[in-house]
Amino acid sequence: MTTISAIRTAEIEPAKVDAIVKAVSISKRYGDGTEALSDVSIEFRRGELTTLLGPSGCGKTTLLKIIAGLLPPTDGEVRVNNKTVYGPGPERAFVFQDFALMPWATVLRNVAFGLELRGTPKSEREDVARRYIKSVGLAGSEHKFPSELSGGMRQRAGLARALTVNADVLLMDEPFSAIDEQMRRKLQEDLLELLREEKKSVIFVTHSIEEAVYLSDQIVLLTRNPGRVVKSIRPGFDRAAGPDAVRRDQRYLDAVDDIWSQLKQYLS
Ligand SMILES: Nc1ncnc2c1ncn2[C@@H]1O[C@H](COP(=O)(O)OP(=O)(O)OP(=O)(O)O)[C@@H](O)[C@H]1O
Repeated sequence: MTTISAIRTAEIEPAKVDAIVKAVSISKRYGDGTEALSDVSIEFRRGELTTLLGPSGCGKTTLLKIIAGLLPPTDGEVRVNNKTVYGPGPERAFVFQDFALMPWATVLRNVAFGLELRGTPKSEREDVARRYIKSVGLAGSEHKFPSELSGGMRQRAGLARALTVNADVLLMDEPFSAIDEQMRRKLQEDLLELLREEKKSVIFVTHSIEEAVYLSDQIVLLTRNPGRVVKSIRPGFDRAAGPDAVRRDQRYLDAVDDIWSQLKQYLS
């Protein structure tokens, strides 16, 4: 027979967290002595969007590059699916702030590039690329060059390229920072829909508190000199009500206020 105390214990026992990426006691000191990160530990859950948020210089990009395997930590380690990271890997894809599209290649070639690097045959990689070009709303632009695209379209191409390699983890460094507000909101909706469909795990960097609260399952607040974790927040509201209702939801507004009051003390 189940006793009340047994039920209580079961209720308060923390659910087992399925972390796809773990940053374990990461410190990073650059060659000039700058201490960018100090003892940073974060668990990034599978299928969730986690945002790194904090003032300029708190080490957000440094941490993203360490998770990507583009930069070694000075101390600590990153584990992806419980395996220590020693460099870039197929389960992680980086979406750069400046889109990093090759200016001399068409949208189709750019989007298919990750698969080209892996040696996937041309017709196969172009089929996959066309599918993702369509899913990010760029159908018809396959043969355009990056210079012929708007900022929002370039960002969509960058996202399509990251999706094409079928990585489980998308690392996105301020992907929507150079885009006007209307396009930013559209891309946020597109990203949430893609996450629902493709079941990706996303590690996202932004300067926008509103964007972080709107998009995230988890928000990790960092401070600088050296970069450290201040707090981790899970806003936990239901997005099913739609974007306008969410932005009026008291829990959304409270989370924005809470984060702002935490961060402003580190801005002076
Ligand atoms: N290659 C480098 N060599 C030396 N110091 C560096 C290097 N890259 C970054 N830093 C320093 O490390 C710290 C963290 O930088 P990082 O770019 O990771 O911060 P950030 O939070 O992403 O900043 P921002 O929000 O402005 O993009 C800063 O003090 C920065 O000047």
